[in-house]
Amino acid sequence: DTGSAAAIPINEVDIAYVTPVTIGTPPQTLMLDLDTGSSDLWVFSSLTPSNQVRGQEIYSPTKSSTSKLLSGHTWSIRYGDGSGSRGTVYTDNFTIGGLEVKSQAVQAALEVSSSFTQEQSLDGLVGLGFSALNTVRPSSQLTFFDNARPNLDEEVFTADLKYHATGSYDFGFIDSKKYAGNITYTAVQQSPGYWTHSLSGYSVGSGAFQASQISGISDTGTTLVYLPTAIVTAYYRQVQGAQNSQYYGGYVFPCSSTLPTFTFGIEGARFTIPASYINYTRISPTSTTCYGGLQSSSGLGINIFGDVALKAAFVVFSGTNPPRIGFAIK
Ligand SMILES: O=C(NC1CCCCC1)N[C@H]1[C@H](O)[C@@H](N2CCCCC2)[C@@H]2OC[C@H]1O2
Repeated sequence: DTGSAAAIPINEVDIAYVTPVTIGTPPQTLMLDLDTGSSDLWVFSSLTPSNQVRGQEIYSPTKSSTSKLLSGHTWSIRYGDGSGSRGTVYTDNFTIGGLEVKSQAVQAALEVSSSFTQEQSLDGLVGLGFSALNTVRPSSQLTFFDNARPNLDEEVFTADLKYHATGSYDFGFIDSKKYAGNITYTAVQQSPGYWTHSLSGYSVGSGAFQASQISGISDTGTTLVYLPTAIVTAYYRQVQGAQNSQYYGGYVFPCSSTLPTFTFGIEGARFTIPASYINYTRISPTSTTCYGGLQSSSGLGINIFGDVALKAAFVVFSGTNPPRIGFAIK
């Protein structure tokens, strides 16, 4: 089997991407954020208090003839940005881009944090991290990818995220029309459950490539790129008027500044993030101060290769044994 579905930016700065999925019988369509940085599949539901729902589509298990309560099971998750949700669990038929998993664990929210309530175009998440991270108790549940894997033509899914445009997620095949040249693969350390791998180094603008093993996670659910302070300061040293603002919680600069590109290495291959991707957003609609798409990871305890980096490449998440991750130019 294979599947292919759109990855649609939810706002004009690509803060997150959503993908249409169907749940239950008859199918209920929700727009979910496919997140390789977590492993819970949760949705706004008929059980979510109405004062926490603001325009989201909801999953109503009672309206699905194929839903089953996973009795006695609960879940609760906290993300790195402080957002979170919790609830109960059903199993139901779940489809992404024509690929169906029967009896997928669908975690129905009983409570969501305010940042989810405020994102009216995001109806929940599909965790595509390793199932070891799943928070359902007393028995943890498998991700959509782990459930689909035995039926996939190839044990892979790919992410083709785009800058200010709709991209795609494919399951079970690698579409050679979506990239150029070769795919460069590198080893994944799947413990504790993220797609953890290393960069082989970086360069700023036309500067020399700095070879250095930088371990981090490729996370489609994180908007920006978070790297060690030494690398980030080297980058913003090239930006007129840039400063690390306590007030805004990161590097800001005059929107009119010229930014350099940022190149990262995967083994021997090189991927360049255009300056426009790093000129992420104005700090407020009328401000002339802009917030960077490259920020420091100090304080996170982990480096994160988020959407700003991933949208510069075609990325293959390979569930083979051992798992690996591949990057190609597009
Ligand atoms: O918390 C992180 N990443 C952290 C960012 C700070 C540095 C550490 C990692 N990712 C979350 C993201 O923010 C959420 N958000 C929802 C609203 C639209 C924007 C996305 C979404 O839900 C879970 C996941 O994706």
